[in-house]
Amino acid sequence: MEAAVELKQVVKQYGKKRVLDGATVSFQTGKLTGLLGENGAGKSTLFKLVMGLTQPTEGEVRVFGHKPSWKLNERIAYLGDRSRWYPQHTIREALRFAAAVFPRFDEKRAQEYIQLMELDAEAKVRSLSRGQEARLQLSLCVANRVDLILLDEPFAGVDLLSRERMVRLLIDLMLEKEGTMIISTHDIHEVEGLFDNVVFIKGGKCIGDQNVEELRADRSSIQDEYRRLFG
Ligand SMILES: Nc1ncnc2c1ncn2[C@@H]1O[C@H](COP(=O)(O)OP(=O)(O)OP(=O)(O)O)[C@@H](O)[C@H]1O
Repeated sequence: MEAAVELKQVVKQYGKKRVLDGATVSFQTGKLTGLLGENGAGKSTLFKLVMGLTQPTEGEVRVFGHKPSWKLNERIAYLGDRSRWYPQHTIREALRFAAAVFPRFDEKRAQEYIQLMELDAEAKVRSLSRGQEARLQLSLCVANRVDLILLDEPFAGVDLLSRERMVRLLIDLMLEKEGTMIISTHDIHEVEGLFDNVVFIKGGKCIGDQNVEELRADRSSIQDEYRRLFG
């Protein structure tokens, strides 16, 4: 099957700094892949390359076989920097707004996710705690009927119970359909059971794509691998 995302010998340089240095990797279609690496390893940069928000200095990025573009982004939902998109709105209004702006946004589904996340639809977005806001952003992102979902650190700054709720939503989502998802996170422990595959970024290179079941069959775990690579 065609890879959802492919990087071939990608170099990404900011000034003199080479963040990615010949990264070659593919992310499989229909799988949930964890993208792991230390602070500043280049995870967000990789997402931005996939979205076409920044260009590779060298090498090739392909998304479903095509060069990243605005047109292609209709097939992708991306949770990036957690900016406050709809501060003056209630959650219900934010959902309506998203439905008007994003062609593949499913408002009914989003309402279900809001309930599942135990959020009050009448609450103002401005008044939400960090964890509640993270739950809202995740609900909004995954309510898009798209082929590829990119979540850049969706659990950052979120408490344990909120994280568990978010993981539950992601598990339901993956059981429901064969979507492709890439999640970067430092909270490996909570999401260990969620990933089909893992890709590690180290020294500007991608290491992986490793199958999590195979890791387990070798009596290893994502955390063990992480320690082995970065420890
Ligand atoms: N627009 C930019 N201009 C200059 N340097 C940048 C830019 N964007 C990112 N960087 C640098 O590139 C490196 C990789 O950043 P990136 O945000 O991709 O890492 P990350 O793996 O997502 O890190 P974290 O886990 O801390 O979020 C960092 O050193 C960062 O300072």
